[in-house]
Amino acid sequence: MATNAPLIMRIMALSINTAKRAGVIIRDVLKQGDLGIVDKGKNDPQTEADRSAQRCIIASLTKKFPSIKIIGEEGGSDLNVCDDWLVGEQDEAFLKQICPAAWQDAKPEDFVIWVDPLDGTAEYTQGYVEHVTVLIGIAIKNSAVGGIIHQPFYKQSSGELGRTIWGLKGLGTGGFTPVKPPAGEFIITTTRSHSNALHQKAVDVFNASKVLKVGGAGFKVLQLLEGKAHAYVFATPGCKKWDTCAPEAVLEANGGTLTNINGEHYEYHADVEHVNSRGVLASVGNNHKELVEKIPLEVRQAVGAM
Ligand SMILES: Nc1ncnc2c1ncn2[C@@H]1O[C@H](COP(=O)(O)O)[C@@H](OP(=O)(O)O)[C@H]1O
Ligand SMILES: [Mg+2]
Ligand SMILES: [Mg+2]
Ligand SMILES: [Mg+2]
Repeated sequence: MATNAPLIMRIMALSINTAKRAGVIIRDVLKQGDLGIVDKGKNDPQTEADRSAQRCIIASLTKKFPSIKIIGEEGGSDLNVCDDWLVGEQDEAFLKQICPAAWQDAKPEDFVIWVDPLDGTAEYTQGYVEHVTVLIGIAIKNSAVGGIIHQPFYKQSSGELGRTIWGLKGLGTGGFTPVKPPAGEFIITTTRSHSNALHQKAVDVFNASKVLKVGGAGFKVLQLLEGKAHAYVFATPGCKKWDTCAPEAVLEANGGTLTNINGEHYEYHADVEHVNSRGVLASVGNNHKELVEKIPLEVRQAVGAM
């Protein structure tokens, strides 16, 4: 069964276990205490956990799927990793499911895998570890189709640390229970470390009943999926394709929508520009278009020109 399953199913099943292994690395680096912080730019830290988790993920996926294009946030990594970091086992429970017909015949050259080994690095270094996620996004022919969002520091009721959420368009989601956000309120989730005046102007027009400021694209989309917020607003460039590929696929597999602030989907082919230059707008209801229209034209034009 496992080796005969369609390629998308095998990539998803290996990505689930690889994201979990990366989560262990992220917890271990924090436990050991020396984060090895390097500044990649303004408000853009990288730690030993980002570097090591990326090596683990890309080495494992490359070994099993050598002809598939993989793009990671932390650039070209040394893939000569210890056996302990090489994940070869696929998640068997995931493989038992039926592959949606649309993806059954996808070939290696149709795929790009977008890896954010640690989303929410600023929050990781500041102790907001529950905001941290590992993101593995799978694009087929330009579109975000499948995604894994692993939360290394999520405390399960059993006491176990970490949980892994997946979504595949046409199949659905797993690893959590979707909840609808409360009716009669409008709660926005947005950045806590990359705001600016223009972005704030876009948030303000919604006149939200609450604005949650949290780290990471993965964590913000989880808040939408778990009914903590109605919309994710980020009206400025800054986040990248590896931030949105997995969250977009998981959210849309559950009926939500993730686009730029003009309501257009991003493309995820291998040559696309990495920056999401027109921001992010994500929602769970069926009023995405209305939300897009609320964003003032002057903000839209200024973000487009940045
Ligand atoms: N102005 C900016 N410069 C660099 N990275 C940015 C950015 N704005 C957003 N990002 C990246 O987008 C992700 C989500 O940001 P935020 O938490 O502010 O919503 C983070 O990913 P990483 O933590 O993986 O780098 C963050 O670094
Ligand atoms: Mg980063
Ligand atoms: Mg990120
Ligand atoms: Mg990252």
